[in-house]
Amino acid sequence: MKIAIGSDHVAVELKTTISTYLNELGHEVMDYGPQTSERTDYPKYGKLVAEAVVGKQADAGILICGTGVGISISANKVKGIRAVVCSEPYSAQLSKQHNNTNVLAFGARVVGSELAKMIVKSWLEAEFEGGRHGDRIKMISDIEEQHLC
Ligand SMILES: O=C(CO)[C@H](O)[C@H](O)[C@H](O)COP(=O)(O)O
Repeated sequence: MKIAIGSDHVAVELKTTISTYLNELGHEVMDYGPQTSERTDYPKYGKLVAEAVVGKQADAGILICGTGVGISISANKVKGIRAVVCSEPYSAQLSKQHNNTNVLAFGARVVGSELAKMIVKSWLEAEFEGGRHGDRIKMISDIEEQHLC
């Protein structure tokens, strides 16, 4: 898969670790930055990765900040993004199976590198189950359409 990855300055080291891990799993990684730990703003990178996913430059996105919360909120503001924040593999798996998430977020201040790898692996290996879950995804899209400013 082609995976777009981004972070803020707090999570640059973990982004590098996860990028290496993704390559080891055989995925192509597009790093949208930042490349240094100089203070920056997570909304920029949440937007870049989200746009890469909806624009089909990437098949999926991974976003990391201190908690995963701000950067995932930012990504979810892009139409068509279903970003999840999680700190353990089960929610990551179910978010794909039931919610067809296309962006995975987590926090560098919350999970260590080995747990982060488990979360990533669970998410990437899971498949969307469709059916009634697809009906609910459509309901979410309808809400999005109704509230576009
Ligand atoms: O977790 C985050 C957003 O949800 C950010 O990584 C933190 O807010 C982080 O603390 C922001 O960086 P700063 O050095 O505190 O400005």
